Amino acid sequence: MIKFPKPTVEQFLRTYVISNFAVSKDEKRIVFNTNLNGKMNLWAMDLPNTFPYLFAQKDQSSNFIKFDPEGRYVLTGYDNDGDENYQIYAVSNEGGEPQPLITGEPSEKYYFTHLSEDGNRIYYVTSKDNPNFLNTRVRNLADNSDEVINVGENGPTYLAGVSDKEDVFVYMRLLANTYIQLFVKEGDSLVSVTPNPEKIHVATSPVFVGEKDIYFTTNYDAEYNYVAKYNLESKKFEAVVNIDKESIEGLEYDKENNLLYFTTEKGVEDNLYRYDLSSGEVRKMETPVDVLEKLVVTKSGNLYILGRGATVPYNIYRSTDGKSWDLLTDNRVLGVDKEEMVEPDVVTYKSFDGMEIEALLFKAKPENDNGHTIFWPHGGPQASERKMFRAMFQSALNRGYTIFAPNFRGSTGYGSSFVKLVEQDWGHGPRLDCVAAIEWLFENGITDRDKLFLVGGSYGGYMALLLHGRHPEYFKAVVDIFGVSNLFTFVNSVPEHWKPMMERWVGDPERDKERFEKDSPITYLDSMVKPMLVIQGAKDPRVVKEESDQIVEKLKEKGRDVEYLVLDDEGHGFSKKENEIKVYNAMLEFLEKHQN
Ligand SMILES: CC(=O)N[C@@H](C)C(=O)N[C@@H](C)C(=O)O
Repeated sequence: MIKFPKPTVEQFLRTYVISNFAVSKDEKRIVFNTNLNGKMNLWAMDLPNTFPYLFAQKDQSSNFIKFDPEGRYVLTGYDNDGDENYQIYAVSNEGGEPQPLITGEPSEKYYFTHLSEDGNRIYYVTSKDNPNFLNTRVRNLADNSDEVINVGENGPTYLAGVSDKEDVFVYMRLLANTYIQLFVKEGDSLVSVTPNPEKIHVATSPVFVGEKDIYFTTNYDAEYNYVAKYNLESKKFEAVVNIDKESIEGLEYDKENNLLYFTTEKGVEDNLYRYDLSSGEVRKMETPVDVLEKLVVTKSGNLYILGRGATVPYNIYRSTDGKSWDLLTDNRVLGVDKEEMVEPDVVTYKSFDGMEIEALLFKAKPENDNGHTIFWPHGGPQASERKMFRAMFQSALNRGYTIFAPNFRGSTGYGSSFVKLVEQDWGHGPRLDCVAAIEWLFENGITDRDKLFLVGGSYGGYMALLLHGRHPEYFKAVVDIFGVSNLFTFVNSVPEHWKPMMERWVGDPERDKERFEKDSPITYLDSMVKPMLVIQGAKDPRVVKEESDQIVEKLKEKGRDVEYLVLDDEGHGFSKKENEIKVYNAMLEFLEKHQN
């Protein structure tokens, strides 16, 4: 018999990411953004079921894809090696070299928001002339004229919806992740679609239904987002439909059949529903994966989703009957069956104050188990760890590590009060939720006290540094991936349009000086005695390199065992395959070195 060796780490890491997709009007082509050839590029497939082909090469991440309804071009947006300064490009309908269309200085952002029905006017939001609050402009492709239609005020303001006749505009003002106002622009004034914009709530995803109604999702006076509507004539707000303990996240309208489709976030999973606007019937629909990243409903009523599961990488699926799904892309782990990978158990534990915390426990298979656990606090922090494929997780599991990922207070998917608990408390409650999780792992015999590693990215990297500084006794070694090390420097170095939300999110460095000191990992250098690997993208605009530089420098001065890996052409993530492989190989090597 021929014997094949155990899968290598590369096999897991060779799966590709699909970050976005669009469907042409005739549904004969999908274009998607993927690192199929190692770097992020636009690829296309002619449906049904053809081999993917390269559609536009720029080797950069794209933040949107939009087909011209007249079939003349495809619009997209690129940044530069992860700097998140996206600018707008056009690609010929046949594919080819992306041409700069709406661009400016390298430090400026140009976010596409809407294309007119005739494909001649592009609405976009830009940091140019208003870096904190953003302006909305429209470019007319017929005569190349370009004008400002809204000047953002009092908070970063995004165009969120345009009526078919382009005479009604909906704007979203993002004051925090938990405070998003939604306004209709009438004349020069913004009129709130919810009864009181001063009350803390979120309102997003507006869709125009008929001439007079705007449907949207909100948690106004509620814990979970529901669907509401605003009538442009009566100016009345009305709650329409809610799903118990699920947060409605995105709305898509099927005009032909008068149906609203929406996805919901429920803890570690998503669901898909269909709401019949004529009969009021709500139907839960089967989906092929647990986490839904994007939903598209076409004019013909077909559904397309981009999604992933814990053991299923990113794929695009289509349903023509609302019941069964065809797999359009066939992204799989090279030579590894779903059964050879690990589905997580969903567990709950009680935290220090009695609060129930949900977590994902990925148990290494007995034949692989190396006896060690990786503790993974997720990023965001107003996000959550979900049943979603992570090549890094499955390769570490295959190497024998168990992984534990708690959705500590501040995580999304458990109601708005829970999400708010991390605001102005980055380092106390969520940290103690992590400590309670670690004790729970020991008490339940899942992990031995001397076999725990700590790995986290972004806010998770911050939490890894803070746990290392305050509770070093728990860990054998620590990996920090672009984590915040100092709250004072962090709040001043984030992108300009984030600055208006920093006070609510993190706090005020002068008013909250004592708390910032207490919650900044850099305060605890003396007790950061365990070996550490720090990984950072040089172009990261969210957690800038200075956050990693300062902690690495100070620990090195103290003679600590710190390895520092900087990726010159990456931002807040690893979009290039070779970089991703380098990073996760370095991480697994580091963990292996410190097992004994
Ligand atoms: C404004 C905001 O919530 N941004 C998050 C998506 C984000 O990027 N947070 C960083 C710090 C992270 O943890 O990923």
